[in-house]
Amino acid sequence: MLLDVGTLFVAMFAAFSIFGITLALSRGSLQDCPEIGLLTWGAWVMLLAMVVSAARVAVPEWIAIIAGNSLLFVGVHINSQALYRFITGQGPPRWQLLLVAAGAILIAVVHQRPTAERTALASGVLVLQGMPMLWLVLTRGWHAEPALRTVALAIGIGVVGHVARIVHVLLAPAEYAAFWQPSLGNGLTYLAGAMFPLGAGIGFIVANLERVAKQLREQATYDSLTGCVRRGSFTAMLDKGYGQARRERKPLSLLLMDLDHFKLVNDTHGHHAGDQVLARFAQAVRTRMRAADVLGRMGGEEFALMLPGTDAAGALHVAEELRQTMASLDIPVGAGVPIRVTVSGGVSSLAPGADGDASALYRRADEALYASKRAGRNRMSLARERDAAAAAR
Ligand SMILES: Nc1nc2c(ncn2[C@@H]2O[C@H](COP(=O)(O)OP(=O)(O)OP(=O)(O)O)[C@@H](O)[C@H]2O)c(=O)[nH]1
Repeated sequence: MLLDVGTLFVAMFAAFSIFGITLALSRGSLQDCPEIGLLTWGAWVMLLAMVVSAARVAVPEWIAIIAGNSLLFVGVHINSQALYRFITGQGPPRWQLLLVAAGAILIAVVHQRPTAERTALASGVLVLQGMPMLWLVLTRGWHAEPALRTVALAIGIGVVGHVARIVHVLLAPAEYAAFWQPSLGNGLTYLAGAMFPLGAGIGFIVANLERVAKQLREQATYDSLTGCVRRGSFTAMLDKGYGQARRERKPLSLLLMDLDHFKLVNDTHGHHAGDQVLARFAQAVRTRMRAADVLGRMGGEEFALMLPGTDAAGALHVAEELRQTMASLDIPVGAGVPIRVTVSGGVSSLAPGADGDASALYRRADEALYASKRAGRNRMSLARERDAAAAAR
């Protein structure tokens, strides 16, 4: 069976046109994805390459040959730019641009040679362009965004198609005597070309959307200043942790912490210094945390630390260590003398087999925190006598 080159060329043109129009329509709303902008340009240049190549019926053939192939190399290079920027944050190595220039010059040099030779040369350049892209996705993109795998698949099909075309050109040059001639190699490469927007194009767009969705999830979950879990997510995690601890009859503790006289830090050293203190505090707490512990920022300068598997005595011990760490921590703020900020806290615990719910646990920790504040700050208190008794035991 021979695939009809003319029909596949029209299919490829139609696929790139619809793809390019879709990308152009969504340009305005996808401004957070600059690589999709590059992909759009890549699609338009590829389309132009097809138009120029097909224009050989109307314009001198040498123009169609040189301009069509050169534009094709440039289009692939723009797609490569998009892929490299998305995966590595930087453009492709400089030699890839030299490859585009060398390919265009070579095509110009051989434009009067038989079509078979030009076909092999063009496919060779495209293989050299496609291989690094394929390698990049396989080595660095595969586990990043799963949709990049269809990008690898589409590029892989393209590379295999062009390699097959080169081999076939060498074996049967008579089948490549004219641009539109049906042949195994031409059929395979135009089929791969028609599938390119489907596999590589859509795969790349979905990978961009996957990344944006992940960033939005992270923004919704984590506080950007301190890296702590936001209040809403923390409350949900506490509910979950509490339910699990009750079911498994394991202890769980909650430590609420509030920086002392924090307003004074802002008023004396400025809001930026206050921000630095908050970030430094969160960092200090994190160095003391276990893997299962969760640190949340409940608002302003109030933080909550959930300690699964830790009883009241253990939690009070952690709290006291954190208090001491803060009391002796010099925090550089601007060019001035480093400052020290103390912290007060309240601990409440779920003893194995005890009743109640997560909001009661929170309320008791909050009461203990305000007991610490009332007692003069820079101290940690256990909630209610019942917890204190448990800790003593
Ligand atoms: N720099 C900075 N300040 C914040 C942020 N969120 C809240 N604040 C400030 O934190 C201060 C909290 O002040 P207060 O609630 O009076 O508490 P405090 O001064 O620490 O006093 P005590 O808690 O009683 O020791 C306010 O001035 C808020 O504007 C933030 O993200 N960055």
